[in-house]
Amino acid sequence: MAFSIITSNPESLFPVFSYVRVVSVLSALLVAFTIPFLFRKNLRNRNGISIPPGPLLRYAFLRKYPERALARWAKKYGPLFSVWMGNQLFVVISDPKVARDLLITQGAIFSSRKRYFMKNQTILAGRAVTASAYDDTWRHHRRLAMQLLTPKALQTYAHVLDYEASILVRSLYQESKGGSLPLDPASYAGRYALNNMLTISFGTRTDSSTAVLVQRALQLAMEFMDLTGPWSNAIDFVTPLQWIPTKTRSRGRKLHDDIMEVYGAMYLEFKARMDADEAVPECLVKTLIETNEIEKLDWEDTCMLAAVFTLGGVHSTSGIIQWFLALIPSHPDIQARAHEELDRVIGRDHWPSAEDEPRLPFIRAIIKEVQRVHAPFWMATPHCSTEDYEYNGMYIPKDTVMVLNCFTLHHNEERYPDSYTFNPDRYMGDELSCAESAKLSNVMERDHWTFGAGRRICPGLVVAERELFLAISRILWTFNVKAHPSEPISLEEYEGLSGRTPLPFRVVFEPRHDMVPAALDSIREIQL
Ligand code: HEM
Repeated sequence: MAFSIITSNPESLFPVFSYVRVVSVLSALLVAFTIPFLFRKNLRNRNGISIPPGPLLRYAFLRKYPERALARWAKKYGPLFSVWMGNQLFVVISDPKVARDLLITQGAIFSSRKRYFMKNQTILAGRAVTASAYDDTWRHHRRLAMQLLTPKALQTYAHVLDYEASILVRSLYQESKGGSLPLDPASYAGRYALNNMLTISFGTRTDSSTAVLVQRALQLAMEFMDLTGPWSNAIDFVTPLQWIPTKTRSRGRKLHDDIMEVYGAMYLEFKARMDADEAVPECLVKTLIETNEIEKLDWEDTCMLAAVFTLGGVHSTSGIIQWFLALIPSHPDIQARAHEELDRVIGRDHWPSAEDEPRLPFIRAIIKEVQRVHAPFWMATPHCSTEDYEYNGMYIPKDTVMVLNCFTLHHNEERYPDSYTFNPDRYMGDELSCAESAKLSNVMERDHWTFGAGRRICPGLVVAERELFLAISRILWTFNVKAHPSEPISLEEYEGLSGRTPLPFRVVFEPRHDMVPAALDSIREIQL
C-alpha cells in the first residue's frame, strides 16, 4: 500500500522535499533571516514612544562624504533622526537647540563614547581621553591633559607658539625664494602644529619639515584620520568582520603598535634626561613622570596620553590653516580688507602678536568663517548615551551613538544666511572667543560647532585658537597669497575618513611690503 502511494504520487510522501517547496521555504528563511539586517527596526520605550524617524535601510558604512547623506536625511526627517548602522543605532542632531538640550543640558547622559572596534578598541585601546567612556578614567585623564591646556597654563609656553608662528612665516618666505616659487603649504602647516604639540607634550621641537620625526608623527596622525571615521568602517558595525584577519584590522593593530613605539620611546628618552638630573622644560610628559606615583598610570595609558595632543591637535589645526590658504586666493577683496586692517591697526614695522587679537576683528572673523565652511571634522567625535531618554516625543535608548551633524548645523540658513558663501562679515561684531561662544545660553548665537559640544568639547580649543590667530594674522601681514596662474586650486575636500584637509595645492606667497625682510631678521631663537 505504502509503495503504491510512492509510485502513484511521490510528492504526497515527500512533500517537504519537493523542489518548489524547498526553494520557497529556503527563500522565506532567507528573507526572514536577512530582513533584520537590511531594514530598520523600530524600538519603543515602555510608554510606546518610538525612536526618531529615519531611513528605511540599514547601512554597513557610509563611505563617500557621509555628511552629504546626513544633510539630505536631515532635510527629509528633521533635526533629530536615526540611522541603523548594522546593529548600532545612531541618532543625528542637526539643530542648535537640540544640540544644546541633549549634549549640553543633559550632559550627564550624553557624554560617553561608543567602543568603536577600530578607533576605540584597536587603535587607542579605550584610552587617550577621546576613546574613554564617560567614567572616572576619562575624568582622570582629561584632568591630567587639562593641566597643560588652560589659559593660565598656556602662558607658560605662549612664547613658543609665538616663535613657531614666526618660523612658519620665515620658512614660507625662504623656501618660496621670496615668493618666486609656489609652495604646497601642507608640510609647513603640519610642522607648525606638530611643533606646538611636541612642545606641550614633550618640551621638544623639530627644525625641519622633512625631519624623520615630523614625517613619522604626521604619518601616524594621517593614518589615524584615515582609519577612524565615525561612519566609514564596516568592521565597526558588522561584528563577524572583527574576527577575521582583514587588511583594515591589521592596519589598526599596526597603528596601535606604532603609536606605542614612537611615543613610548619619546617618553623614555625624556625620563632618562630627568633621571640624569638634566634641566628639562615643563610639559605634559614631565607632569606624567612627576605624578606617576600618585596617578598610577599603566604603560599603555602613559603612551596614549603622551600621544593624545599630537593625534588630536596636528591635522585639525594644520587643516584649518590649509583651508585658509586654499580659500583666500579666490577672495582678493577679503584679503585686501584684511591687509587694510593690519596696516591701519598694526602698521608695517612689526607683525601682530597674540595681544593684538581683540583689535583685529576682521582677521578674527576670517578665521571663524574658515572654521565654519571647512570644519575638519564634519561629525565632530560622536558621543554615546548611557541611559534611556525621552525627548520631544522621541525615544533615545541607552548606548545610542549621538552625532553632532556639524555640516548641516553650519549650513543652517536661519543662522548663516547664504551659508555656502565664504563671508567673514557674518562674524563682524562677534567679539567672543570660540571657548566663550561655546558657553552661550542662546545657542543660535554660537559662532560654530567645530570644536564639538558639552562635556567632551575639545579641551585644546584655547590653544588651537591662539595657534590659528598667530599663523593666519602673520601670513596675512607678510604675504599677498595668490593662486599660481596655471594651477587652479580645487576646493574639493580630501576624503579622509574622519578629518578633512584640502586636496594638495600650491600657492604663491608674494611678500607684501619692504619691511618683511627686517621682520624676519628680527626673529630671536628661544630656549625651550
Ligand atoms: C582647530 C583645531 C582643533 C579642532 C577643530 C578640534 C576638534 C575637536 C573635536 C570636534 C573634538 C570632539 C568634541 C566632542 O566630543 O564633542 C575634539 C576632542 C579632543 N581634542 Fe580637539 N580639536 C582641535 C585641536 C586640538 C588641540 C590643539 C588639542 C590638544 C592640545 C586637542 C585635543 C583634543 C582632545 C584630547 C579631545 C578629546 C576630548 C574628550 O574626549 O574628552 N584638540 N577636538
